[in-house]
Amino acid sequence: MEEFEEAIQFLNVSYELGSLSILNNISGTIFKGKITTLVGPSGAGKTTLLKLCNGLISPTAGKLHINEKSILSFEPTFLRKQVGIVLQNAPIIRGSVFDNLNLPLVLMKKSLSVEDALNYLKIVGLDEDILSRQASDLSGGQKQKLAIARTLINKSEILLLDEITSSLDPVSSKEIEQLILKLNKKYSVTIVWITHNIHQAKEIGDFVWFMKDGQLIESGDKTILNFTNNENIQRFIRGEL
Ligand SMILES: Nc1ncnc2c1ncn2[C@@H]1O[C@H](COP(=O)(O)OP(=O)(O)OP(=O)(O)O)[C@@H](O)[C@H]1O
Repeated sequence: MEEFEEAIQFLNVSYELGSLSILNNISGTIFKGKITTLVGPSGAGKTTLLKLCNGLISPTAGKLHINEKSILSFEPTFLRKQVGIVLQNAPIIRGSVFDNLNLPLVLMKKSLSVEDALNYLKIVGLDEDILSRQASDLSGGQKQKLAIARTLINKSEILLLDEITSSLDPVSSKEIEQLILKLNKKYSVTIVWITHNIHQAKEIGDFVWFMKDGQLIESGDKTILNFTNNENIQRFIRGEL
């Protein structure tokens, strides 16, 4: 296989909560500048895996490296900037679109210029004239774009996206897919995203990780979804898992 740089490396990573084993001995590499799609049945541990990558939770065993350095060596606020996360229903604060974009900077006692705010709206494909609108009035797709824009303000090298299209209509969903591709190609953002939509997993991105019962069952080029001999993946694709 072609050689790629490592963005995230899992070395025998497990995550247990009390007596519950949620992730079990995960080893694998997420490559820099690539899009990796996490797929697998509900409860497989996909969200837990993403949360480990920006320090929201920590492995109970094994080692996790970001840019070839132990995740433990990162200062937590720096890590969260470097590795941004957008969840399914991104939290939108009360106030305008500008207030929402400005949030990461307010937390650092700084402020975003209107010019920069408009630029971020443009990057994610939102109209300039929504800047002063109440964020709560936006559509689901617009809210997801806003949440992505807010993460970009931190200039995250790595973006973790958890089922961000699952509650969207097909048109908004397509727009978000295009945005994911654009952020990857134009700004070289490494993207790890979770989707339940098998067509998206086959179409978008470079690599696929298939997870089940807290284990990484198979990983590789996304074409494994078309040519796998793994019975679990075949069943998942047929909608039986
Ligand atoms: N804080 C928690 N307390 C108890 N159980 C948890 C907790 N977090 C996760 N789990 C359990 O761990 C397992 C994996 O959860 P996770 O959300 O990572 O799976 P997932 O693959 O993302 O699922 P889905 O596709 O349904 O979002 C599930 O069985 C879940 O119930």
